Amino acid sequence: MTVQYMPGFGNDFETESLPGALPQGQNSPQQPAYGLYAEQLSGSPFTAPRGTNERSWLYRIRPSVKHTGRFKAISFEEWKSAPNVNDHQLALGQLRWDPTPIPNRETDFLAGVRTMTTAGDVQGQAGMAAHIYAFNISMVDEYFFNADGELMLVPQEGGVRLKTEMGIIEIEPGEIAVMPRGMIFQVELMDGPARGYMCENYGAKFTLPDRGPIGANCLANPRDFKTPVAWYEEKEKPCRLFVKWCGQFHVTEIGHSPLDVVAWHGNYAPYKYDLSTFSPVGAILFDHPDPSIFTVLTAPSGEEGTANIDFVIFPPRWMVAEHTFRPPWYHRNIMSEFMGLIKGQYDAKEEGFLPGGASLHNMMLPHGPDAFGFEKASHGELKPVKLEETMAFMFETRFPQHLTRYAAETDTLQENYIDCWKDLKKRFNGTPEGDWS
Ligand SMILES: O=C(O)Cc1cc(O)ccc1O
Ligand SMILES: [Fe+2]
Repeated sequence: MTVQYMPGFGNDFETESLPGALPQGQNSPQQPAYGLYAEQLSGSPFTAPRGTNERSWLYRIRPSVKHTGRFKAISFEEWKSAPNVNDHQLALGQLRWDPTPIPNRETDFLAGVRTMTTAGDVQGQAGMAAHIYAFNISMVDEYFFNADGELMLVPQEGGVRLKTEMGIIEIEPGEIAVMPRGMIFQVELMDGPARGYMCENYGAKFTLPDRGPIGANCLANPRDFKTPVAWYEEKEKPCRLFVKWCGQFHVTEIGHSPLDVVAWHGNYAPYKYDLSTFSPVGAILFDHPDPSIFTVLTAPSGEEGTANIDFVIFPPRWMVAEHTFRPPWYHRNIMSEFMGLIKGQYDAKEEGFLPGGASLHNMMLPHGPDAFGFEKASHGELKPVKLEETMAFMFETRFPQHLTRYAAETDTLQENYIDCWKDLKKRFNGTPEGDWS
């Protein structure tokens, strides 16, 4: 199966998988071609300003009302939604986890989602959840949509194929995909078990950050975002559609596949992005800038510069700053920082932060380089150095992130994470030179 994409971020796309299936000149003909039903999918209120107005027109074998029957409540134990506070006994702290193991039992994507943190409130459409997924079988006759927010998948191990209403997306580690709120999809494995991270955004959609004085280029460029061409399956057999709605899961039995969109047009659609196409801009003389320079996508809140979520990456790059402590500084942050590692090493934590692992530095909790990293960077020769073969990321939110019971009690939680700062010694000795020995 070769998948095809259309380039551009938030474009008004049009695509058809049968010739003439897409009406021209109008949205809702009396009798659409091929006997298709016309249906609008709204991703914003009808009256949202043009810049944020999102909707697509879908031409499908059956209207979506035929893809739902009576719903039955079900549960996916480890997939939690905000508010989910006081769910555990663990005291406040800087936290880090080893990689989540791939399950031994047969587990599909939906069963393989483990929520690590939740923030904000799903009912108020603000905040997010940070999840880790790990699964070993494909969804076959099972489909899913999330009414609670868009889902950003960040694979760490194993590729995944996302069969959606609007086309097929394949992503490998190093790429990400975003499934809009309400999009019906199914997750297949491509090459063995899969593990990755997932950000569930309850708030306004991810968009490209403004570049300010950087100008019209660099960071994430719009043309590197890819939206799939129309694709459909005509499958007449018992299928199940799972729905997440206000934190609860429901299932409905249907007699066919809901992935039956033959043609569509509009600007509300899933997309993928290859993180290696991000063009980082950084310090070319001295000092370590704020990590916001590496924002790939931002989900705004109502308050300017105060994101519901920033998706930030730490990609391969040259370090050239002179007379500078080059890794991240020690800091405390009003935003809360959930981090993951896709591959390699992270410059603030050379040991203990592993690909597939995670860390959480919550609102106002101090953190920064471990003692080893500090020692190395405060004494290293400051010649140009390339950080290679690395890709870390951060889901940073204005809201405090509440730990789930799973995250607090799982075996992968590192008991001794804070010991990474234990050997930071006092260097103040009353002389201007300090004790840099
Ligand atoms: O804490 C972290 O490792 C993430 C981070 C990186 C950086 O370069 C500056 C600030 C920051 O929070
Ligand atoms: Fe930080």
